[in-house]
Amino acid sequence: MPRTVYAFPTVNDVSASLRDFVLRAQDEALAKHDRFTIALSGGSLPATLARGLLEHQTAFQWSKWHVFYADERCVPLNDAESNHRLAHEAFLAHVPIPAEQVYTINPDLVGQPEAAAEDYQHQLMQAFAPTGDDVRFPVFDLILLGMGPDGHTCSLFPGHPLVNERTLWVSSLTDSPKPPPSRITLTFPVLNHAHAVAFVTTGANKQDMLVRVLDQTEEGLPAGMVNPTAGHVYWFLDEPAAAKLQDSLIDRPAAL
Ligand SMILES: O=C1O[C@H](COP(=O)(O)O)[C@@H](O)[C@H](O)[C@H]1O
Repeated sequence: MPRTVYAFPTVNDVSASLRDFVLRAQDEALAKHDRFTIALSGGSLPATLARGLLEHQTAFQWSKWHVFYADERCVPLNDAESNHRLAHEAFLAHVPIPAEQVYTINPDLVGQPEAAAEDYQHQLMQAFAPTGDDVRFPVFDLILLGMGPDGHTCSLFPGHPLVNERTLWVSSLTDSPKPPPSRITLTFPVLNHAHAVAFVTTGANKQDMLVRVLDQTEEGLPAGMVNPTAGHVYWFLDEPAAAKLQDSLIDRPAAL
């Protein structure tokens, strides 16, 4: 699996490079199939992404974007814990992506996580296999992920049975170690069928886990289990996050 690790002095530099990277991913996708499918995480990602995107909004073909969530908390869409609310406030509200191309958790099902996951999988199927094509797993143009200090990504937590899901596109859990407990999440087969996955990881509290994940000797760390079979994994780090990594692990951003 090809992997590229970039480390930038500050979060602002991460935002600027991420913007160029997303623009390139958008252009490559539009050259292939006239739409850009992207999945977003919550946590710190939307703010880091928005800072770059909103500065150069006109470069993007927003009408072609189809935005999904890599994971979502089972809460109302306007709840402070909602990943959609974070992304909406950070940048979706400020760009002209057609509302029907932003795929949210069904707000009527937030009290029933399993049904919410099933419904979200159905939304994905309609977007990726609209004519009932035999699509085993969707192929996202780009999935943007975060990583928690415990090595979780999406809502896939170390030691949780969901890390072993091999069939479903979207799963639910009601025992997330990080609140809120009820969530839905894309599964590893979906992450690992993506054309490109980029982790955006900033802050000194991620240093130790980054060493463990990027070293690739330890099994069972969800962030380290993202290995797209025909895709590429990128890491966008700031210096505080990258501080304990060996220099040899870090690639030159000029390659972007
Ligand atoms: O709970 C979650 O946490 C992860 C990591 O968040 P971060 O704030 O440490 O970047 C996030 O990627 C995920 O979407 C979210 O639900």
